[in-house]
Amino acid sequence: MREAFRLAADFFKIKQSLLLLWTGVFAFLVGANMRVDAVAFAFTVLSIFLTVIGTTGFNMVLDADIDSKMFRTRNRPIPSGRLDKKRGSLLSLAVLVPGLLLALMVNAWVFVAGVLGFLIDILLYTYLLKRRSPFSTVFGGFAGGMPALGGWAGATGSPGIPGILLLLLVAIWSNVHIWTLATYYVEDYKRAGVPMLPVVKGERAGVLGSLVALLLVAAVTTGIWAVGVLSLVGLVVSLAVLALPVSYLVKALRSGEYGKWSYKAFKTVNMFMGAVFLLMVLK
Ligand code: HEM
Ligand SMILES: CC(C)=CCC/C(C)=C/CC/C(C)=C/COP(=O)(O)OP(=O)(O)O
Repeated sequence: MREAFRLAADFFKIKQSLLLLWTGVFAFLVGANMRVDAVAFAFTVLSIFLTVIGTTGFNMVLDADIDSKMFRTRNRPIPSGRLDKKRGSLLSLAVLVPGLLLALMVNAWVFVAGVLGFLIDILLYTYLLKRRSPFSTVFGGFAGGMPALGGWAGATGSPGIPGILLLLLVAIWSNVHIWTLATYYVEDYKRAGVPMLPVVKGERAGVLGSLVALLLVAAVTTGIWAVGVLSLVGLVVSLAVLALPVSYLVKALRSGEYGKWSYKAFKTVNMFMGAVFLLMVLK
């Protein structure tokens, strides 16, 4: 039984999926302005969880060949032989379809967010761009923003300006998230032939790209404060948290130790994502 759970946690990338869910949960709570319709909340949260893990499962099936070439990913369920592609696809379908049906029961926008999340992640990012473009994550990031849009729409009935800003926040943040990680794992990505930014343009470009994206994240965070979704205290704390990865990336540029400081930035950038949504709810 434990092995089955371990297998599912690995196959569904549980740490990533839980932070994606976190953005959806808190986007709903902020949109509901704490007047939460329990059924809509439950259905929206369950829908986001199921569509996110279902989408992740299909990404795992499609990426099995490159996952077997990277040290970071070669022990994953399919490349390690713990799960075959057919069962992986069926398992992913078995959670994705109920997730989308649940979304439809909340409202059409939650359903649209789920479908767009799946299509952008699987078709645009995984199938079309990841193996071809150093800017794949600029587009793939919008898949990552769909849980936040879906959560907001689950509570309010439509995307709205704040919902779009939350989508943008996560979409832009995704580039820092992956470019810092890909700078750290640049040799691994080279081995698998995945043209991430630092592979194609060098580690320094990976750090510079991450810095530019971080500054855009700060700008969108300020926009979220301007539309009244984040308090001034929340904005100040969010920007203070962002200052940490910025300082790490500046250290990377000064020292030339791109991998070491990029990994530190990666870890703190993940913390920022969790913190900023929590701060919105605390408003
Ligand atoms: C284009 C979009 C994205 C790409 C390409 C991407 C890629 C990755 C990769 C390669 C890892 C390392 C996985 C491993 O080696 O186990 C990772 C981990 C993770 N991702 Fe993403 N991700 C994206 C979007 C997101 C989004 C939107 C979120 C949450 C809102 C997120 C949350 C996480 C978390 C929490 C982890 C685990 C971090 C850790 O191990 O400390 N990711 N992601
Ligand atoms: C609402 C909904 C369905 C949203 C979908 C959200 C979602 C699953 C976003 C993940 C973002 C993404 C493209 C990850 C792929 O990473 P990767 O394959 O490059 O990472 P890896 O190298 O670790 O496999």
